Amino acid sequence: MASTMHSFANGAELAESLAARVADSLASAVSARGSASIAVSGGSTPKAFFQTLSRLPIAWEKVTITLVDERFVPADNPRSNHLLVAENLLQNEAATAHFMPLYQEAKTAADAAKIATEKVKDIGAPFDVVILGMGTDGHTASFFPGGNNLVQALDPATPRGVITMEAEGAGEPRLTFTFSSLQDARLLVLHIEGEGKKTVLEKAEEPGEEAEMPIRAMLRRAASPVEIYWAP
Ligand SMILES: O=C1O[C@H](COP(=O)(O)O)[C@@H](O)[C@H](O)[C@H]1O
Repeated sequence: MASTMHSFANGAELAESLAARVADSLASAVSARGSASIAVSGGSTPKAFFQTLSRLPIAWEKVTITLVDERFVPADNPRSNHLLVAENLLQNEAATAHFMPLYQEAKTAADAAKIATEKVKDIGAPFDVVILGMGTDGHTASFFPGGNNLVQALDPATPRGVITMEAEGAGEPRLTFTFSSLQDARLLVLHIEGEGKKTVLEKAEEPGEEAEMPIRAMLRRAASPVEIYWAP
């Protein structure tokens, strides 16, 4: 499916525009179906977007927020994506939203993935909104180059749900929604910032193996068009 590039002068303008679009999608979902679902990314990029979105007045009590991926660490760990969302998105107007964590207290990441899959089964089929990020290695969600479960994660036949991922560039073991869970979101966004990531995106748009740059799976095979939001 084709992608569309939305470029902005700076991160603040991007955050305003993306937050308005996402709030509109969530509000439409609530009007149409009585509830809305959104899966967001972690990392360093989405902070300003989260803060802006958190201030927009929609029926947040009818919105479920989850993560596209998470480290296998509890929510008080500074590297937790849950912590980032709690501090920046589950605030202000959005404080009444429901949050569905991927991390679960379990002996292993594999056990946590099973529990998370069961808990998220009633949301996101499809998600109303998915916000992807991208690392400079071309990973998105926790689809890491060289990841031990990458083939399974990207296989469109792998069912919706959460699986584990371990990879050299990933640090802790990860929990990630599968490709099939994310690719058909009613609004599918790739949010990236910086000249470096634009160069990575341009490379990802060239021919090459998906396994080298897993973002290619989304750019090439997602059922929904990828709306790319970029600022320098
Ligand atoms: O590991 C992760 O990194 C990517 C990109 O993060 P950024 O710091 O370069 O913005 C992120 O999309 C993903 O959710 C996160 O777990």
